[in-house]
Amino acid sequence: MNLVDYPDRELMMIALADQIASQLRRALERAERVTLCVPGGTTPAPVFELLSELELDWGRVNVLLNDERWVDETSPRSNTALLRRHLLKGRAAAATLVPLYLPAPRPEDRMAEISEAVQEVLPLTVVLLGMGEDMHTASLFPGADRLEEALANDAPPVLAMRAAAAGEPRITLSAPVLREAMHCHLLITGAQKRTALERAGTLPEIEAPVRTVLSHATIHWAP
Ligand SMILES: O=C(O)[C@H](O)[C@@H](O)[C@H](O)[C@H](O)COP(=O)(O)O
Repeated sequence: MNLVDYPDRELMMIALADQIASQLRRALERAERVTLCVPGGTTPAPVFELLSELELDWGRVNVLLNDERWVDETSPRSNTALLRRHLLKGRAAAATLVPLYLPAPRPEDRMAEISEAVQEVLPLTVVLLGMGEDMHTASLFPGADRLEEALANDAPPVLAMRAAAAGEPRITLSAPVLREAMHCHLLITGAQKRTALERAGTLPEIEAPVRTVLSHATIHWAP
């Protein structure tokens, strides 16, 4: 595992935002557009805040989530709303959001449109991922209804996903899309997630889905 330990969270967030920005800048020297893919959840807001102020040709950057809860933006559970609050502002307001949620009762109702839009911005240039203590990443939850399909090499890029631990239905990028990113970062904090990460290294992907990116990712950890 390529694991970087930081003495504290603040330092980690600064180092990570700098790395992501320089990877995007380098990719923009060779490509007209690049894609940054980011998690929701409670951990990444400080990285988003820092990134939103960094110098970058944001007008050529597509931004999409790793996964979204099937709720509209007025919900406190909306990852899209989190992105709008913390990332898509300041300099980064010029970036283009590729939505993973469109109004409809179920993710399946809008899957064709969402998948088509996601396909257009692949491969991911930089993916930042989070991890739950149950070793899920994106919405690849242990025990989720379509986990096996989402982990397969021939998985569709985007899938609807339901799991007891997930709350509402989810929509998620699949494992091959995450693994094929040019640069992959996994951001984790605290002792419990560190223990879960170490455990994930010993388990099959179906029990510890985060394992699917462990050999590709730079893992950033702070207490
Ligand atoms: O929508 C989500 O919940 C995320 O994209 C998810 O995969 C997240 O990264 C982990 O659950 C960690 O979440 P925390 O940072 O809140 O622990």
